[in-house]
Amino acid sequence: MDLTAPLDTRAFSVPPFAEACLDHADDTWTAAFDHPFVHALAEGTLDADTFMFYQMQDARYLEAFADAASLLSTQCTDPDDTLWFIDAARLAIVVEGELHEGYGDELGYGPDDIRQLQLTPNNRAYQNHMIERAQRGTLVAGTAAITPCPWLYVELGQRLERDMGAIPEDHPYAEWLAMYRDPEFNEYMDNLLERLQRFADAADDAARERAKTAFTTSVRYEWMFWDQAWTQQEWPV
Ligand SMILES: Cc1ncc(CO)c(N)n1
Repeated sequence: MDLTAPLDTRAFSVPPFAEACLDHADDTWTAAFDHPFVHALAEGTLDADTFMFYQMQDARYLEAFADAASLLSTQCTDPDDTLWFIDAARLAIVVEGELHEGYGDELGYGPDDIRQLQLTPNNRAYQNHMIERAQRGTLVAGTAAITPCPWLYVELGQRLERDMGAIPEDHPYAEWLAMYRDPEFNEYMDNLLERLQRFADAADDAARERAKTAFTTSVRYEWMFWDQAWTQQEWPV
């Protein structure tokens, strides 16, 4: 399984500024598909404790993603954009919450455990980065900071589909794999990347540069998110 190989064709369009963000992230983008956590998850060899660690941290991560999308909704001047970000915030909580609910029952954690969870250093840093960019950055920088989250996972879902084919019925993480190859995300990606382009067009060069940096930083944090689960990261002191 060579998950670093790009897809031949994508099921959503990638406008020039999104392409420029990818170029900026470069090797980091590639590395994020190739973490040992991803391979173990795909092969079904990932142990349940590690998966649970990931899922619980991720539930809290997605709440922060929703916060960042909500903050961005308040910066939009076009009501269609405002609505889209509000929906994105809603989707992060509702749709992915369902995934967590299913695995929570299976693995033995509930909403109280999520609430009381101590965030890992990497998770906390990623959340802070998204919120900070959404709050203090330009619209294009805030949008760029939240883009790797859906993009990397949708693209990973499609690369896994290419390399694995149909999901075996007895695969321990079948639901997770099914979620991110769902074609409904393609429309979401079209909508997100079109907005990223429009906000980039309305910004100046310096703001566009900062947005690319915000994008790459989030890609780094995506790699680090796999890693915090893989190593069950703790605070050193
Ligand atoms: C850390 C992380 N990135 C991206 C996604 C995709 O929604 C997710 N659930 N978690």
